[in-house]
Amino acid sequence: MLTVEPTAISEVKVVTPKRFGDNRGFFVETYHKQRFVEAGIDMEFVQDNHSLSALAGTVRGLHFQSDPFAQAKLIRVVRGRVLDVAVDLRRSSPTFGRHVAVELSAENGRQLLVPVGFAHGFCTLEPDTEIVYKVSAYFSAAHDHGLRWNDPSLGIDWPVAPADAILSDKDRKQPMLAELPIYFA
Ligand SMILES: Cc1cn([C@H]2C[C@H](O)[C@@H](COP(=O)(O)OP(=O)(O)O[C@H]3O[C@@H](C)C(=O)[C@@H](O)[C@H]3O)O2)c(=O)[nH]c1=O
Repeated sequence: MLTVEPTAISEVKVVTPKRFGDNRGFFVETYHKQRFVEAGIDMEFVQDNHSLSALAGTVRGLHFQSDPFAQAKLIRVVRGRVLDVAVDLRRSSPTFGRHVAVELSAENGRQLLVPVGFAHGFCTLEPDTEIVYKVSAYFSAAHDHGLRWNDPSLGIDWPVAPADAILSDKDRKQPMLAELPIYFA
């Protein structure tokens, strides 16, 4: 009923629940706790978020929350397309500073599981793109942090040039990886 594929960073997974198509369209169980647990995805999600980005080339991120509000995220697209990115911030990880980038779309129905210890962000590839995601800890402004989306040391091949990206004021000024304190051992 769902497939789970590891990515280049094995803890980051692509989850694709089965769609049942018929003459009306499709039906899909986008989250089923028992099936996710059986597939090794065992976290409690406590908040659902939904964002709309009006223009293609909108970049949100890279964001993460620190303990005790660190969040795992399960992200999917319900309209449009994004390049979704997770950056490993776990200092003792062999993949610290490395990232995974996956295209998620309303059409492909893929979900990205981003564990605790990663920064997350995305770039919209179409106008009016909406993403919906579950998080495993409540939002806390005091624990909300960012990393500069186009820090050259991350080597992310974003599908938009820096001069054309649509960003929040906050995300324009996020720190570089080298400036971040250790949030995740
Ligand atoms: C994320 C979040 C924001 N807010 C508020 C704060 C602010 O006034 C407004 C917009 O917040 P932001 O600019 O941080 O929204 P946005 O840039 O969409 O933030 C999101 O980006 C992606 C990449 C993520 O991974 C998410 O976890 C989250 O950080 O919404 C909440 O009330 N609850 C929440 O959970």
